[in-house]
Amino acid sequence: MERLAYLGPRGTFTNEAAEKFIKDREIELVPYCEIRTLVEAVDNQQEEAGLVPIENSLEGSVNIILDLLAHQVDLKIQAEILVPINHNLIGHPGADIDSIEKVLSHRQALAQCRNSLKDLLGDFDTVNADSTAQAVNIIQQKDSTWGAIGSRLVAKLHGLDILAANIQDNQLNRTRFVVLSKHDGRWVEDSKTSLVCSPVKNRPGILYEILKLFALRNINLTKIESRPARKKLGEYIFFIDFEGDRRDRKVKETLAELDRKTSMLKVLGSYPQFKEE
Ligand SMILES: O=C(O)C(=O)C[C@]1(C(=O)O)C=C[C@@H](O)C=C1
Repeated sequence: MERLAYLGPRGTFTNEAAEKFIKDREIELVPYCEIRTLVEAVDNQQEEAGLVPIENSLEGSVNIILDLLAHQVDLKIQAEILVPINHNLIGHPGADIDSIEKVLSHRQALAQCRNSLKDLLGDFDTVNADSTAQAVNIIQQKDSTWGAIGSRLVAKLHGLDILAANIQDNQLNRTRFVVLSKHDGRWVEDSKTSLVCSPVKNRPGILYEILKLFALRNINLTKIESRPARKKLGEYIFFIDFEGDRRDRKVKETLAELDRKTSMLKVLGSYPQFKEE
C-alpha cells in the first residue's frame, strides 16, 4: 500500500487510527473531509484504500458506513484497528468553562459525551461538524462562548486550551476503525469475517436457521446487527461478524449453505482480528 485515505483533517481520531495502522511503514496519509466522498473514492479506485470509523462502544455502529457497504459500494474490509477515544472540551486560550454556550463536534463525539457535558455545562446548544478536527478548526474563527470536542492532539495543533479532559461518558470508550479496499486482508490464523445478508423470506425460524449454520460448526459470532433493508417497513438486512476466514473449509461450507437461505449475501471481507498490545 502506498497511500491511505482517512477521515481528516489532521488531528481526527481517524488520523490517530491511521497512524496506529501504518506504524513505521512509508504510507502517505491522505485526508478527506467527508466519509461518503472517501468511500466512493476507494470504490472507484481513485484511492487504493481508506480508513473509516465503523463502530463505537457507547454509540454503536456508524450507520452511513454500514449502508454504503450493503447497498452502494463493492469494497472489502482489509484490516481493523481499535482505538481508545478520550474526548476533551476545547476552548479559546484562557476561556472560562462557565462561558461556553455552544458545543461543536462530530455527531458521534457529541453523543459519546452527552451526560458529562450536561453535568459540566447545564444548558447549552450543540452544533454538528464533519469531524472533531473540523469542529476545532471552526471554533478558532468564533468567540469564546464556543467550545468543541476533540483530542488532546488537535487542541495542541490549533493552540487552543483544554477546558475539561476525558469527558466521554464511559472511560472504556473505544472506536473500531476499518481499512476498506477492493481486496480482502491477508490470511492469518485468527482472522475474522464480516458479511451482510438478507433472509430469503420472512418466515418463522429463518434467523434461527441462519444462526444455527454457525453454531453447528462451532463458529463464534462476534457481532450481529440489523438495519432496514430500505424496501418495505419491517424488512431487514443482517450484518454478521464471526471468527474465521472465508478461505477456511468450514467457513466456505457455512457460506455455501447461507447462500441458499438468503436472497442477498455479500461477504464484506476476511481480515486479521485486532489485538490490543
Ligand atoms: O471526528 C473524528 O475525529 C473522527 O475520526 C470520527 C469519529 C467517528 O465517526 O466515530 C471517530 C472516533 C470517535 O468515535 C468520534 C468521531
